[in-house]
Amino acid sequence: GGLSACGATPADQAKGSSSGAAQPKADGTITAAISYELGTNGFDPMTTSAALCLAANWHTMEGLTEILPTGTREVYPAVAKELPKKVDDTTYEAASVRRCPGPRHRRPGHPAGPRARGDRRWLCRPVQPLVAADGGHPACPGDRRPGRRRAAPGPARRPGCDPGRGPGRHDHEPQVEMRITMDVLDQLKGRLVVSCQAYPGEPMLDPRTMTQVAQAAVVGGAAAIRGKGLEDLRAMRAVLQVPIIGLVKEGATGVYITPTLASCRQVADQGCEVVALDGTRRPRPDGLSFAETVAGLRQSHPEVLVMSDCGSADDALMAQQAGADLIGTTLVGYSGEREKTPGPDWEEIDRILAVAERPVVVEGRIHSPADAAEAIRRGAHCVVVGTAITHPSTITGWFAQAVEQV
Ligand SMILES: CC(=O)N[C@H](C=O)[C@@H](O)[C@H](O)[C@H](O)COP(=O)(O)O
Repeated sequence: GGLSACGATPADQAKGSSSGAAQPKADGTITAAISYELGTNGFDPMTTSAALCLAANWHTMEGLTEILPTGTREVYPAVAKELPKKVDDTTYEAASVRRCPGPRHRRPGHPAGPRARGDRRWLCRPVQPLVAADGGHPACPGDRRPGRRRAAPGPARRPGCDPGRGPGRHDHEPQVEMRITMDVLDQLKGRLVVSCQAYPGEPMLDPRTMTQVAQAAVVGGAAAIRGKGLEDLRAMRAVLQVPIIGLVKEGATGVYITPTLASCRQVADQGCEVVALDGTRRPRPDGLSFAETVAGLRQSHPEVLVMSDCGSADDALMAQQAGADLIGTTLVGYSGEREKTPGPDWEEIDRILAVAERPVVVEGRIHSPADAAEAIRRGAHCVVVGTAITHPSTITGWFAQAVEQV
């Protein structure tokens, strides 16, 4: 299962619930925090045997570290890969079982060539110290929230602590921060990805609009967004915390999804975690093969994952041989090898699932929640839905036609 942290997601908030799990950020980072109220019901340095303090100390963050219950009572990494490292007085960094092994995102001795099944590419970015990054600061015992009775005389305000910094912030400021890394493939596993694209001449073709659509999809539970066009990707990257599968379209026939090495690099430059490109066996406009394109992208952007948009099982075999990280069924029915079925082409999707040694992204004409669930049931790593969620003109057409046929 994926990593998560306690707390309400925007979707939970919309539902009026507060028991959800926080989504990881695009870089796979979850910030978890322990905070407590000042005052009679909360933390008192004189009573560190209080249940809250013990829970915080013993189970640092939901079992990342634990203490041997008997004997030496040593602290040991439980879920964590190793004991948390101290970053500063209020921040500790912990890694989950899978961890980015180094700045080149490769394990030592990791071969650069095609990878075997299960051979994982690591994707993580340097983690920002969150307390410092947002200008926040650790709890100041002298603070109080507006409208609340001040706690009994306690320690004085820390020097430099500004009392006017946002209502309710100070006495719930995190005391300890943990940062947990997780790779993008894990974030996508068993989840929905929403494709947010508008096409030339359409009213919604606007980076701001598409970004808002993407944000709405994330609120609804999308684990990642698939976006098209450099401007859209830039706008989305600026606000989205979830991974982005990026592409450009050059034309609308033949090889048009991120068709050249140059366009792959441009997409990667926008900060997308995944670059989606045509993964068919057709000749490409820049004369490079799919394998050469992947190799070129690896050289310039070793940190991005490659999603091959395939049209058939034969494409999938070629793409994984060439080192694609993800196999997409995106172009089934569009590349000339298969008829375009009204819904998903389960026959070819099953063939792709059977031959694929890499995670398969089922995408293309998934028009209902039942279809999306079926894709996962059949073995998809994740499922991408575009039109049925983000293309109002088409959806309206479905309804209008149904109504008018009565
Ligand atoms: C064939 C092609 O160019 N597919 C594109 C790929 O990015 C998009 O136009 C699709 O909307 C996307 O694949 C999602 O599929 P659907 O909209 O059917 O859910």
